[in-house]
Formats: sequence, C-alpha cells, structure tokens
Amino acid sequence: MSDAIIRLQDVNKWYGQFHVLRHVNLEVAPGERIVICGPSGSGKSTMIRCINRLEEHQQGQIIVDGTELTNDLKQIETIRKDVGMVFQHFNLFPHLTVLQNLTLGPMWVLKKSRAEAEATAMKYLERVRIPDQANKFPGQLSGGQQQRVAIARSLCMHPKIMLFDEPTSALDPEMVKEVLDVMVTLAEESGMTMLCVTHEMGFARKVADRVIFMDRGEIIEQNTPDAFFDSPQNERTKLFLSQILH
Ligand SMILES: Nc1ncnc2c1ncn2[C@@H]1O[C@H](COP(=O)(O)OP(=O)(O)OP(=O)(O)O)[C@@H](O)[C@H]1O
Repeated sequence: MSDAIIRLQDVNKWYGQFHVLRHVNLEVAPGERIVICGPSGSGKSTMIRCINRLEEHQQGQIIVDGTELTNDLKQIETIRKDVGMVFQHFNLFPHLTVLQNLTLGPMWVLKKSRAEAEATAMKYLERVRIPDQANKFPGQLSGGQQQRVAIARSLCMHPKIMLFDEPTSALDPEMVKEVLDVMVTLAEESGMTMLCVTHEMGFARKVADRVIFMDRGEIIEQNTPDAFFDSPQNERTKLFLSQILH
C-alpha cells in the first residue's frame, strides 16, 4: 500500500524483559477505519500509543503521514496535532469548563483567537450532541457526556487520524450507546482515519473496514468484519471470540 497514512514495519518494543510488541507490521490507508481487539495485555494500547509517540518503539519503523517517528521534539508536537486520541478515562481538566477544555489546544497550540476557538468548540459540541453543556464543569456531566467532550476536544485540533483506546469501557452500560452513536456518526461522516481498540463488536461490524486481532504482542489475524466474525481462521481468534461473544 504505497499511500498508507500509517505504516508500521517490523515494530518491536520491550518493557524491560517483556517483549510487548513483536514484529508488528501494519499499513493503514487514509480514511480507513480499523478496530483492534484481543485479550487483556496483548499490546493493543501500546501499539496505538506508539503511533502518537506516547510510547516509544525500540526496533522497526513507524511512519505517520510520510514522516518516520523519531525523538525529535518538534516532530512529536506535529504528530500530536495530527493524531488525536481518546482514552478510556476522559482526561478532562476538572477545574476548566467544557468550553475551556475545548479551546485550550486550539488557542495555545494552534494559536487561534479565542473567538475562533470558541466557534470551533461549539461546532464540535453540536456534533457530539451536547452544545448545552458548554459552561458546565466535567464533574457536573455524566461519564458518557464527558467522553463526548473528550471526543470533541480531539476534533477541535482537526486531526488527520483519531485513535480510540477503549473509549467506552469505563462507562456505565446505559452510556455506552450514546458514545458509540457519536463515534459511528464521526466514522460515517468525517472520512477520518480511525483506529479503535474496543470489544464493542456491534460497532466493529457497523463501521470498521478491517478488524485486527492481537495476541501476545502480535497481529494474529485481520479481515473485514463479516469475514473476521463469521469465519475466523486462527484458533486463538476463535477462542477469543467465543469468550467475548458468549
Ligand atoms: N509502562 C509499562 N511498563 C511495564 N509494562 C507495561 C507498561 N504498560 C503496559 N505494560 C504491560 O504490557 C502489556 C501490554 O499492555 P497493553 O496495555 O498494551 O495491553 P492491552 O492489550 O491494551 O490490554 P488491555 O486490554 O488490558 O488494556 C501488559 O502486560 C502490561 O502489563
């Protein structure tokens, strides 16, 4: 795939003696939507955190939007602008209002005026369906609303790529759907490249172009959602799916 927006080539990473990413190869096309699943501890978070340099790989190459990731600080700044991330825990600033959380990056990193940053923030709060919460503090919102603020905050930076690390797993069950609905709309309307670590298989079937299964630091199997769920090939994939789908 010559026009890949993300390319991992034989990527290896260790935490001390522990080989957490083993010879990972992955190419992601612009606009592609990928769901990553696998058992706890299989390296899913580590892999996506390497893509925005929250974690550093030790061997191999990671190329994002044509640039190989290194330790260059300027480059890391650019990567963080281009690659938005939504975490399991929302990581909002509790002492800032929703609007202030959303305007911080655009004003200080993108050097936008307050008026422009606020207009963008309101646009994305509409997109995540909570424009009426702009002046509240995160602690006054439900978990689902806070996660939608976190998604809007990433969008305000106009990223080329969005990474989601188990965005619904810290939410009460009744809040999961509202966040997934926002993500589905985002996937369908934005054309943005998305990588999402999740076990929400309904979401995967609905929006993913490709589902990737990781186990023990390796990509074991990948396929279109229908082929992946309906006829998994690898025994480890089958076992994993039998555990999460029943
Ligand atoms: N900073 C760290 N230092 C040492 N070990 C770590 C560190 N971060 C993660 N690990 C270990 O690396 C392994 C992979 O972690 P990672 O979070 O990438 O897995 P995961 O597949 O995302 O798991 P989960 O679904 O539980 O979040 C785990 O065994 C974890 O304990």
